[in-house]
Amino acid sequence: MPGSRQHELDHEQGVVDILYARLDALRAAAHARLRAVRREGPSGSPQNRSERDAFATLYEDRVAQLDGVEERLVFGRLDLQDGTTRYVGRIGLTDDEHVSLLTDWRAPAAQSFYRATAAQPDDVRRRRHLVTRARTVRSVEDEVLDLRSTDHETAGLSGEGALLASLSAGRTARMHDIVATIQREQDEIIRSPLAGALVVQGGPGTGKTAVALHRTAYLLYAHRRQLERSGVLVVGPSRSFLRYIDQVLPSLGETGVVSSTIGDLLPGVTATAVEDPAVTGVKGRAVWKDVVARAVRARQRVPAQDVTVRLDGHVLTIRRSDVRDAQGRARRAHRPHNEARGVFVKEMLRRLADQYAAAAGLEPGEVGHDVLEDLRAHRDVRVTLNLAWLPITPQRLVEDLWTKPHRLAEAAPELTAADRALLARPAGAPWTDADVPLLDEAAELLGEDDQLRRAEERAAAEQRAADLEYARQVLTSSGAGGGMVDAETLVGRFTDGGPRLTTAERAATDRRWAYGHVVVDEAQELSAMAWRMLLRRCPTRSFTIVGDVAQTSSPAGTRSWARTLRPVFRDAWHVAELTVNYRTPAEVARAGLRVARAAGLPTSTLESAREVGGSLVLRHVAAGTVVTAAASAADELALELVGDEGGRVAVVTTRERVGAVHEAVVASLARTRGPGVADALTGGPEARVVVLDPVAVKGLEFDAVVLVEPDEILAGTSGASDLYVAMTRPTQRLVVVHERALPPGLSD
Ligand SMILES: Nc1ncnc2c1ncn2[C@@H]1O[C@H](COP(=O)(O)OP(=O)(O)OP(=O)(O)O)[C@@H](O)[C@H]1O
Repeated sequence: MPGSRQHELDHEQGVVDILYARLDALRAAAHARLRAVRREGPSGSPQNRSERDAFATLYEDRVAQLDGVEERLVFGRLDLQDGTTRYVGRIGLTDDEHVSLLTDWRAPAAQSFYRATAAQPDDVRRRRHLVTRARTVRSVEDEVLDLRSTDHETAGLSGEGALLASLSAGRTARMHDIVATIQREQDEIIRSPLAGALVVQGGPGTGKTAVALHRTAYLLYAHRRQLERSGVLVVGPSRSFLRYIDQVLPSLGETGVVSSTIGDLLPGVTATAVEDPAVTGVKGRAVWKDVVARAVRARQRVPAQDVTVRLDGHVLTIRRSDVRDAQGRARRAHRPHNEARGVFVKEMLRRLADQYAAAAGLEPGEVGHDVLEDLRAHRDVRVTLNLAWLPITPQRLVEDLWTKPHRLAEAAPELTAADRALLARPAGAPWTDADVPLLDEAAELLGEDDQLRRAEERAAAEQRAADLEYARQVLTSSGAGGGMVDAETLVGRFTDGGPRLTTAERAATDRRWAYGHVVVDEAQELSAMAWRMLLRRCPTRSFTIVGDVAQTSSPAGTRSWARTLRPVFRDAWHVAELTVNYRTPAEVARAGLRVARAAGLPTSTLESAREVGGSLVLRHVAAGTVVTAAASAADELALELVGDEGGRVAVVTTRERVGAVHEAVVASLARTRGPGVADALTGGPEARVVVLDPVAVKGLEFDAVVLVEPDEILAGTSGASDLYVAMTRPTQRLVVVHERALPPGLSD
C-alpha cells in the first residue's frame, strides 16, 4: 500500500539496488582499465613505461576509492519543495547520460541534509535517513520539515533514531565514520573555509576527532586541485590512535592523506624511548628555539690563536681576524649553517690564496685552481676551518647537548642547573618524542651539506618541467583523469624507472614538504616546539586543530589555546566549540565533569546526547583486593558486552599497575572461559579486552571501562586530566573499583 512502511522500504530498496549496480559497473570499468594497462607489460620506452605506471596508479586509486564506499553507500534522501528528490551518499554517482543518481555528502547540494531544521527548512520538505546493511535497506526514518505538508505519519519523525542506534552500537578497535548522522554544529565546522587556523575545542566525546576527519575529506573534495598536489597531514597523539582512526578516511573515499605522530614526523629519525614527564616538560619549552640557535652558533668559532700552515715552501697564516670576517660574510648569506659553510670556506681559501700569491710573487688573480685545491685538501687548513665552522648533523648537535654538560650550559643559560641535569643521558641513547621537534629545529638551522643536493635538485627540476609538459599533453589528448587528477599530480607519479610515488609518499619522506593543510588531533598535548615544527610543514598556516584543554596530560601541553597559539599563528586563528557529548552516557559524563571541575580543570560545556540506565557503577572493595576485583569486573563486562559484532572493554589503571592488572585479567578470563578464549580476547591490536594507562586511552573509546583506584590516578603528574580522560571513554558503562576514598566529585 503506498505510504505503508513496507512500501517505503521496497521503494528505497529499488533505488539502493540501482545505486549499487552503478557502483559495480564503475568498479568493473576501473578494473578493466587497470588490467588493460597492466597487460601492456614492461616493454616500450621509459617514458611509455612511466606513463603506464602513472595510469595504473590512477586506476588502483579509483578501485580503492570505489571499494572503500561499499558500506552504507547511500544514507539519505531529501524531498524538496519543488517535488524533486535527491539521494545523499558517500560519493557522487551519475548515470551514463551524466544525470545525477547520488549526491556526494560534501557537495553544496547535500548541505541541507545536515543543516535544514523545522525552523529553517531551506527548501527541504522531508529528510529521510536510510539505514542499510550489506546493500539491504533495514529501515527509514523521516523528519518532516515543512509542517504544512500532509504526510506526517510516514514514519518516525527524527534522525535521532539513526544517531542513537549508531551511538549505542558495539565498539571495535576501529573508529567508524559518522557521515550519515553528522549534526548541524559539526557540519558547520566540517565545511568551514580552508584558509587560516580553526581550533575546535570541545569536551570528551563531542566528535572532535570525527569532525576533524570528515573535514579532511570535505576539504579534499572542495579543494581537490590544490590539496591533491600538496597533500594533507593528519597528526595524532600515538601510533595506536592513528591505527584506531585509519579506516575513516578510506570509508569516505579518501586515501592519500599522510598521518603521523610528532615523534614520527622527521624522516630518518625514529623515537623509541619514553622519558620522564618532567624531561618532556623541559624539552617542550619555547626557549629551545634560542637554545638550538645558540648550539648551532657555537659550531662557528674563532681559533684561540692564528694558525700557520706551509704550502709549496710558503708560510701562510690562518688569521683570527680573517676567520672572523669570513664568518661574518657567511652569516650574512642568511643560509643554514651547513650550507653557509661553503661561503666561509671559499672566503678563507681566497684569503689564503692571496697570501700564497704574495709569497710567490704573483698577482692575486694569478693563483691557479690547483693551488686552491691544494689549499682545500691541506690537512691543517681543513682541520682549522672545520673547527671554525663545523659541518654537523642535527642528530649530533642535539645528542651533544644531552651528553656534554658544558655544551648544554653554554647553549642554554636560561635553564636552571637542575633542569639541565634532568636532560643528561648517555651517548647513543634512543630518541624520544620530545627530541624530535628539537631535531627538526636543528635540521632547519643546519640545512644540509648541500652541494650534491643542489645539483640533484637542479636536474630534478629540469626533468619535472619536461614531465609536466608531457603530462599536460597526455591529459588533453586522452581526456583521461576525468577531473580526478591534474598534470602536476600525474607527474608526481612519473618517476622514470624508479618507484611510483604518490603525493602522500613523497610528502612523508621529505622534511621540507609544504602541506596544503594540517589537521592536529589531541592538539592540547603539543609543546611550543612541536607547534614550530608543524608550522614549518604548512607555511600557509591552514590548520584544523582539535582538542580539549581540560584533557591535557603532557607537561609540555597547554591549558590555554590563546597562550599556545598566539605566538604561532598570531591573530590568524579562531575557536569553534562543540558542546554535545555523543559518546558517554549522561550520568557518566556528569560524574566526569564533577571530578574535573573539583580539580579546577578548564572544562567546556557538555550536554549529553543520551541517558543509559545504570551506566555508573561504584564498587568499594576490601583492602588488597582491588586488582582481582577489577579483573572480575572486566570478565563480567566482557561476557555481557563483547559479542561477534563488536564490544570492547578497557581496564584503566596507572602505568605502574598495567602489567599486574593485565595478568589478573587474563587469569580471570582463563578461569571462566578457558585459556584459548582469554588469549583471543586480550591479545593483538584488535583485542576486545585491554588494560591501559590513562595516556594510552586518550582519544579512544570502549563499550565499558573498569577504572581501577581513581585516587591513584589522580595522584599522577597530570592526575586530574588523566582521570577525566579515563572516566569519559565508555559508551555504555563505567565501573569504578576502589579501596581508597573516591576523589572529590566522583560520587555526587
Ligand atoms: N554526529 C554523530 N553521529 C554519530 N556518532 C557520532 C557523531 N558525533 C560523534 N559521534 C561519535 O561519538 C564518539 C566520540 O567522537 P570522537 O572520538 O570524535 O570525540 P572527541 O571529541 O574526539 O573525544 P575525545 O575528546 O574524548 O577524544 C565516536 O564514537 C563518534 O563516532
